[in-house]
Amino acid sequence: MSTTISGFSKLSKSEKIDWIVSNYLSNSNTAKQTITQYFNADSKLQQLHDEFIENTISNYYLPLGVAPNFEINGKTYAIPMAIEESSVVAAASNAAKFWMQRGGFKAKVISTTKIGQVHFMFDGDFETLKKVFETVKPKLILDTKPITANMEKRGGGILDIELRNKTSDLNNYYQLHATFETLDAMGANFINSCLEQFSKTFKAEAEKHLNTSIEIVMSILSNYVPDCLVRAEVSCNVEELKHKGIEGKAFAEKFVRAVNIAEVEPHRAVTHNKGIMNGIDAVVLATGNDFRAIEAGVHAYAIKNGKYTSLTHAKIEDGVFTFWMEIPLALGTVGGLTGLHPLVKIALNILGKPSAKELMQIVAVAGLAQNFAALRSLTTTGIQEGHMKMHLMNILNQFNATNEEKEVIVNYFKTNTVTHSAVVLELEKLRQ
Ligand SMILES: CC(C)(COP(=O)([O-])OP(=O)([O-])OC[C@H]1O[C@@H](n2cnc3c(N)ncnc32)[C@H](O)[C@@H]1OP(=O)([O-])[O-])[C@@H](O)C(=O)NCCC(=O)NCCSC(=O)C[C@@](C)(O)CC(=O)[O-]
Ligand SMILES: NC(=O)C1=CN([C@@H]2O[C@H](COP(=O)(O)OP(=O)(O)OC[C@H]3O[C@@H](n4cnc5c(N)ncnc54)[C@H](O)[C@@H]3O)[C@@H](O)[C@H]2O)C=CC1
Repeated sequence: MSTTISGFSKLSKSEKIDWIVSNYLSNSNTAKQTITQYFNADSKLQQLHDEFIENTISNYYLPLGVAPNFEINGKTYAIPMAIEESSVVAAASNAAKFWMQRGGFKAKVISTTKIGQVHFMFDGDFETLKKVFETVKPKLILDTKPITANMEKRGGGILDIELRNKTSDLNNYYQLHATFETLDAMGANFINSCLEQFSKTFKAEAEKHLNTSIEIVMSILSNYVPDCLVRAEVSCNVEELKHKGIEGKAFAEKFVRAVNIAEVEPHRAVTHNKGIMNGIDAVVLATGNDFRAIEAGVHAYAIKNGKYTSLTHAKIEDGVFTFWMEIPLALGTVGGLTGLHPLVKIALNILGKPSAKELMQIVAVAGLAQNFAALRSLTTTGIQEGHMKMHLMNILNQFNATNEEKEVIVNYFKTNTVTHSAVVLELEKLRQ
């Protein structure tokens, strides 16, 4: 049997499955059954999912949960979250409920500018290139009109194009650095189409004026969007933070110290920010957005001053505790998968069909809430108590516990600490 193949993409779905099962899964019938049992009974719906990507062999389920009670700018939301990790939805719900009783979350979109670049090489005089760029710039805009016309009608489009001299970083390297307003679309395809037109027009026109060649290396949007920024915040008097017997002032002071540590210590900051992304990614996925784009942009923002740091900040001033975050989020509520995936449409409907700006605020709040819940656990009970309580069901399922066994063991761990070994021990005792 060969484990390489030419023309795999041309095989039918069932041929692809057969090939994978026989070459990589020991021709196991059980493996084939597992792959096929995830097919949807509705063949049209299955075909829709098959066609989202290439070489599809099955569907990969993630649970879609909902975190209710989010009060954001005075409006109540139930936030849909698609995620595999236990305790994330519980933590978001917990923080939402906590802040609902303390004035809710405030969120504000600061800016919505997206970026794209044409990267090119030119071996010649910069001042001459600059003059040529200024001459050619109106034609760059004009030639993209067929692409931008509809976006302009909606109030968006190209904001500006700059020529950037990057030769101090790399010999002969220049950029057309363009900014865009893409409204309710994330904008990747729109921006890339504009950039590819810029590169064609620029190469042709510049070479005509310069009498020498320029090499277009590539044209692509940037996922670093520091001017597509949203702020989320909570605040209350420190006394109001009193919760489950823990005194407000002491809690607030320890919480601020935990944030300060993440601000100065990159090892902690990465985990701290991972906790924020627990909330952000889950909503980004549920709403059909590109979580790789969001992850890349957010982490780049976390190191914008040269040292990786916390995305959230906290302070106590005049007896008022404030916890906030500003992050870049290029999100869409049209385009991509948003209008195609039936569960994404449901998720957006649950959120009341938000605009991209409203979604930016919701997603930022989900991240802030998640970080609040994690830090509250970390600085009070420790993370394992709550997390393992939620993870208990996964351990039980790993050992194929029956419903009766689950009931007994869940009951036992209401008053005992959950660890993997303690659960296994209780299960063994029960099965003796
Ligand atoms: C786990 C909790 C919420 C328990 O918290 P608790 O205080 O034991 O919860 P409770 O039983 O008192 O219930 C209060 C509310 O919490 C929510 N809640 C409570 N249980 C559930 C549940 N089963 N399903 C859904 N929602 C739940 C729910 O809103 C509930 O209200 P109710 O619905 O009853 O009106 C808390 O301990 C917590 O927030 N822990 C943090 C968990 C967390 O951050 N998990 C992420 C995974 S760990 C990680 O990846 C990130 C990390 C930690 O490394 C980041 C970092 O280091 O910064
Ligand atoms: N580096 C990256 O992040 C890359 C991402 N992508 C993918 O591109 C997709 C997103 O691209 P888009 O251009 O956003 O999607 P898209 O190509 O589906 O276009 C969305 C279109 O919707 C139309 N539209 C209708 N109503 C609108 C409104 N109110 N506001 C704005 N536009 C409106 C516009 O014509 C817009 O161009 C995602 O699937 C992403 O994964 C693609 C290439 C690179």
